[in-house]
Amino acid sequence: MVAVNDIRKVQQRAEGPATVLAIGTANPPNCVDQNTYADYYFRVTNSEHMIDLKKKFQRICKRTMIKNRYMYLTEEILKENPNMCAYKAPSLDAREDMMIREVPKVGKEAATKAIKEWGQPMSKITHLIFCTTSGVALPGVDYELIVLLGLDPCVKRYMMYHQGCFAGGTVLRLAKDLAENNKDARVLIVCSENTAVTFRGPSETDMDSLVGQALFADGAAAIIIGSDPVPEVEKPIFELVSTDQKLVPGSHGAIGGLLREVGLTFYLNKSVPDIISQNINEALNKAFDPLGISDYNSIFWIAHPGGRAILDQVEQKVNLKPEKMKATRDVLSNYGNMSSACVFFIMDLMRKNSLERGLKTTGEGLDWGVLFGFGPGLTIETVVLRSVAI
Ligand SMILES: CC(=O)CC(=O)SCCNC(=O)CCNC(=O)[C@H](O)C(C)(C)COP(=O)(O)OP(=O)(O)OC[C@H]1O[C@@H](n2cnc3c(N)ncnc32)[C@H](O)[C@@H]1OP(=O)(O)O
Repeated sequence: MVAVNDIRKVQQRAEGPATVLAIGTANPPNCVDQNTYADYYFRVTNSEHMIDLKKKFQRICKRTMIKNRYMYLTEEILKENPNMCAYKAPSLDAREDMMIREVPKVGKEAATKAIKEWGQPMSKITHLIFCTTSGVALPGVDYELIVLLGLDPCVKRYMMYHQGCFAGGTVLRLAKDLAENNKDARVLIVCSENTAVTFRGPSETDMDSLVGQALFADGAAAIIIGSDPVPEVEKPIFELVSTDQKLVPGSHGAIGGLLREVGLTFYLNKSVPDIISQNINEALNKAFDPLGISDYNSIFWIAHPGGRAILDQVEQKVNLKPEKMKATRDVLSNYGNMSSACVFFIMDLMRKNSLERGLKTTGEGLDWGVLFGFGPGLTIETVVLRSVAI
């Protein structure tokens, strides 16, 4: 008689670690210039009379070190939806109608690029993880993506709504568990974020919202994860070595939000960069002690760029050399904070730069690396990566 354990080991479990097999990214076409964004934002929200607040917003925009962001919302769309330009006016129906359409659309663009790079037939995708802060519906934007791409109806779906900015780490953690425990699984992850849920006019009494208006942006990333890559056919990019998630003690109230008739309202405490940096060494030690690594300049870095101050303080706390955060800062500068999608834009940039610079691995020539997600909770997601020889 066949033992259950044999079925698990021989028929059900994969041999090797979960591996990133392809990456694709996409943004809506509308690019906004951070230099002139304050003028645009105060004009389009009919707030030009708030002269001091506009000056403050200009200072914040400048300090973000963001150059460009992409946003589905154009001046035309906003003019047709004046309640979205007020500080708080009922507008959830209009916002949701846009996002249910746009979130899977940009997600499809990213997924199509990832599937093309992967080079395998779509019928080999066994699982779909879709992650977004917006576009809540039944059966869900994951269902919409299945229809748009023409994926097999037997694909097993995992829909992650309202996770926030740490979720780039969460989806990798889930995909690793799925890929390593289901032989031949090929997991398509799509993170698609859209600021139509949080855009609103300024208020003198809500600085958290004002900071968010200077940081958040739209973008989608798609990744394909699987264990035991088919030799000569599938080309590994990074291996997922270990994952961890932690709720930072005492951080309740630092980042959070509520979905209201006025859209997603949120709070961002000024202490966020402090809290994250004070907890970063513990997360690193827990992840890298088992590997005997204690020099965090000897690994490559992918950190969710929640804001410039978070990166500055982490860099300072770990004594990182400035080049460690270069890919992370480049993505912040060229795209803004795209929530869960950001870490995959960084991963994509890193492997492309490594190839272009003739380095020996996908991780800037180094073997081991870390990927951090930071977000509401405060939650820290830590993923240990191993690069692949180029
Ligand atoms: C949504 C998710 O799920 C997860 C996320 O990623 S959430 C986003 C997480 N990001 C953050 O929390 C932002 C972190 N902060 C930053 O990156 C920086 O503070 C910043 C770019 C916003 C500003 O840069 P800075 O170096 O602090 O500039 P600084 O000159 O001190 O501040 C500019 C102004 O913004 C104000 N300010 C800065 N951070 C603020 C905050 N969190 N709340 C309210 N006001 C803030 C300052 O008081 C200052 O006002 P004045 O000019 O009137 O004095």
